[in-house]
Amino acid sequence: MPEIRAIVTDIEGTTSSISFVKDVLFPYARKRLPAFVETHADRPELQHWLHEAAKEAGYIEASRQEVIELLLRWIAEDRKSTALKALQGMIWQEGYEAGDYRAHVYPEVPARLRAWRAEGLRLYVYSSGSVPAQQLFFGYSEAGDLTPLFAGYFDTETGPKREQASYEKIAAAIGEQPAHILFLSDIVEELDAAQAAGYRTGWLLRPPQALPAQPRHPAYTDFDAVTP
Ligand SMILES: CSCCC(=O)C(=O)COP(=O)(O)O
Ligand SMILES: [Mg+2]
Repeated sequence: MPEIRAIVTDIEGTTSSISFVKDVLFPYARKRLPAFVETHADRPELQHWLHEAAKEAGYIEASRQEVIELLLRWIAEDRKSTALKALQGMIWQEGYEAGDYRAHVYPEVPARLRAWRAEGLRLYVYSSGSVPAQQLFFGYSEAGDLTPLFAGYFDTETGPKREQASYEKIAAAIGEQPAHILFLSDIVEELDAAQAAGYRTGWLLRPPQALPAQPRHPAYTDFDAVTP
């Protein structure tokens, strides 16, 4: 078995609870999005992502209010839109900086990440959340600033998480053969795509989920059980 030299991890459901994202972050963005768009309408970055969202929806011409309503629908649907994720990240920044919340990480995760770093493994994040949102997430985690542990971050600007090509691009970007990379996720379709690209895979099934008798990927209840 080729040695593992790098680990790429998902966030929601893997390092951190689904509940924190769905019950804290998403409602925060939903509540503040209309006022945020109005208040920051002159920011070029905001204008860019509003335009990208409208384009993704196939709108030829749309008012600001129509795009706001579109984005609120997408939050409710948990749509993994790159534009929505970029805008959510901009809103979440205010919440992190105001101390309204800190990002959840499962209790064993920080020490296990540190142990893997001490063993010489390079650590990366691949999440549907935008790269700035990922950096905020680990920068303002319940366990403090975990960003020094990570060598890089990838989001859906690299490609969708259920497509093999995205994992091929990440392997090329980090300069490692896929066989030497372990991808950790809670979503089996993401693991299938990483495996098709030649990665080793680890399926996080956090309690109360049960480990299947014959899982499609090596399955673990937590990071301490993962043996790269
Ligand atoms: C980066 S924090 C917010 C996470 C998020 O918006 C999301 O959709 C989570 O997706 P993941 O790919 O980490 O399961
Ligand atoms: Mg996930």
